[in-house]
Amino acid sequence: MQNDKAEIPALTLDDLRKSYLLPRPLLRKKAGTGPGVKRALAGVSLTLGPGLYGLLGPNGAGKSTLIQIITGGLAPDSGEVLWCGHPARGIGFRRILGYMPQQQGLYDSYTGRRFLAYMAALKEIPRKSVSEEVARVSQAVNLAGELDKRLGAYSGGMKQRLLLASALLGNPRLLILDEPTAGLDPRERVRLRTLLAEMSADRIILVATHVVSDVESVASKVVLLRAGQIVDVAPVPELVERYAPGGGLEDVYLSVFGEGDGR
Ligand SMILES: Nc1ncnc2c1ncn2[C@@H]1O[C@H](COP(=O)(O)OP(=O)(O)OP(=O)(O)O)[C@@H](O)[C@H]1O
Repeated sequence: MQNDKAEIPALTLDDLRKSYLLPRPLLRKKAGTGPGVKRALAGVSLTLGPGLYGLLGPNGAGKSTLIQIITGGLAPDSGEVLWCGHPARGIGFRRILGYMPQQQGLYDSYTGRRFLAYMAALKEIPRKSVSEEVARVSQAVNLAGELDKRLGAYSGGMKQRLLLASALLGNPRLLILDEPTAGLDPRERVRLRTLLAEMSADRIILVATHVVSDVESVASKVVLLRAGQIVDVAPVPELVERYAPGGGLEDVYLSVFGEGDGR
């Protein structure tokens, strides 16, 4: 796989399936169907080009499972993830990928600067570029003045911004963010939305969220996921026209998912 910045980003999900075995062996029957098996993804196929995509779905819809499979933390039972037509694996893909997980334990004794330098080393960013890169990403998330504080003294919102800065290291072509605005105040949310919209011109950004307003005004398209299957993928105005004429994305969400969860 090449890390060729001139190559047009393309992420393909080809019929991804994943079931979890529940810890009750006697109840297990046929894979994916028995009462001891939880089917989390039931054949997800999708191709994305440059742009910002919202991944919306209620609790249990399969968003985290899908993200973990794309980012390589979990293997699918079947199906494949492709980057520009090649299997999305190995160091080549790690350089292309920036991932901000939902939760992450941070070392309280580290400073923000040390944490970012450590993450830069894990991403194999050349040592001579690290301090410039740390300055660039911390500036982008408005954390440049806080880098020498210890993480134990960071607020929840600052930790969230630090994780985002870490995902931006190396200027990745594919950025995957799981609930990125959790803990951010309204001003920081708007700032993050603007930043993501600016960055989406030449890369793929996938934002999994419950917060409809995070993606409503900035997403090129929204992916609606329910019970491990894609219900629809379309720009917000099209979804509104189909599911909630005269309304907004929140009305689409309620119309498609109702009040229940996604299981
Ligand atoms: N390790 C696991 N073992 C068993 N079942 C699991 C496991 N992880 C997820 N599941 C189940 O798989 C389904 C999809 O879960 P997943 O976490 O991917 O959904 P989600 O859309 O991310 O939900 P949320 O919005 O609550 O984070 C759910 O029914 C969940 O209970």
